[in-house]
Amino acid sequence: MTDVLDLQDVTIRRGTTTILDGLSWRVREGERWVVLGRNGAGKTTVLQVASGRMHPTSGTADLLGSRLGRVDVFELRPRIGLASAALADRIPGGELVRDVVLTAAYGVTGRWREAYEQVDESRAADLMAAFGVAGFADRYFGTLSEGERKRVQIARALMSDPELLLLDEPAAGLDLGGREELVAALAELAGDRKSPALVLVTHHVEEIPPGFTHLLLLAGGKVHAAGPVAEVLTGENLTAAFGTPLQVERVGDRWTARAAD
Ligand SMILES: Nc1ncnc2c1ncn2[C@@H]1O[C@H](COP(=O)(O)OP(=O)(O)OP(=O)(O)O)[C@@H](O)[C@H]1O
Repeated sequence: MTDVLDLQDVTIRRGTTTILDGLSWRVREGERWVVLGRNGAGKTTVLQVASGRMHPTSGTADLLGSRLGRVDVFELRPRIGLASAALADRIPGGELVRDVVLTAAYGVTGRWREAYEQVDESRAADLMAAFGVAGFADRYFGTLSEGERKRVQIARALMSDPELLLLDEPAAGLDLGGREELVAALAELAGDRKSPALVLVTHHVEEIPPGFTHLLLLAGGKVHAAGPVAEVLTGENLTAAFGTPLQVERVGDRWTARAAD
């Protein structure tokens, strides 16, 4: 298996603050990673590096076999899908849902004069169907509920057929039904061998979809633990990484965590 992502000793500093501190992490083809850590642990920053949007202050970041700093990031970015609240804010509310998904093939938002190929139209339709938003194709993005918008964003992030898909807290703000629908859609994506390598940032172990294989646990900009989910997701590791006594339990193919007794 080849490396999709290889971060070696990555440090990111802003002024006197060290945001990532000598972080090393490898993601291989076919792997499905969850990234967990308390507020400020560095999760979003890791995704910024992994998507080619932030360069390490020191250390190396190889994305899809190309070293950040030596490659044209504008060629790299379409090969890496990213869905995050910050990107969602840039999607105009007055854009039709079908165009929100379709325009990702061209790396833009806002349909203007692009000539869309039939193949793109049908890929967008397939992705909207897979994420249960086909019925909203002719609605304005701004009229969708939070959960519907999240699913449209994931369809958009997959539109360019990326080799790596990064999802930053896709379940944030969803109600229980919306969360469960999203977890099911992500489990299906994880189980499909044609899917890209996946990285999912979340705050809640309950949101880990079945089929996710690995866990990166961050604390203070460092890797606290990384490896297969069942090995890393322990009460001991969570307690140390979150700085509060926690216990974790596996329930079927899902997880749950709470304060330790
Ligand atoms: N430009 C900056 N200058 C100084 N500190 C920064 C800067 N950008 C981010 N940070 C700090 O770096 C730390 C990591 O931020 P990051 O957003 O990666 O954390 P996170 O794990 O995603 O947090 P959360 O769970 O709250 O979303 C935070 O403490 C944040 O305040």
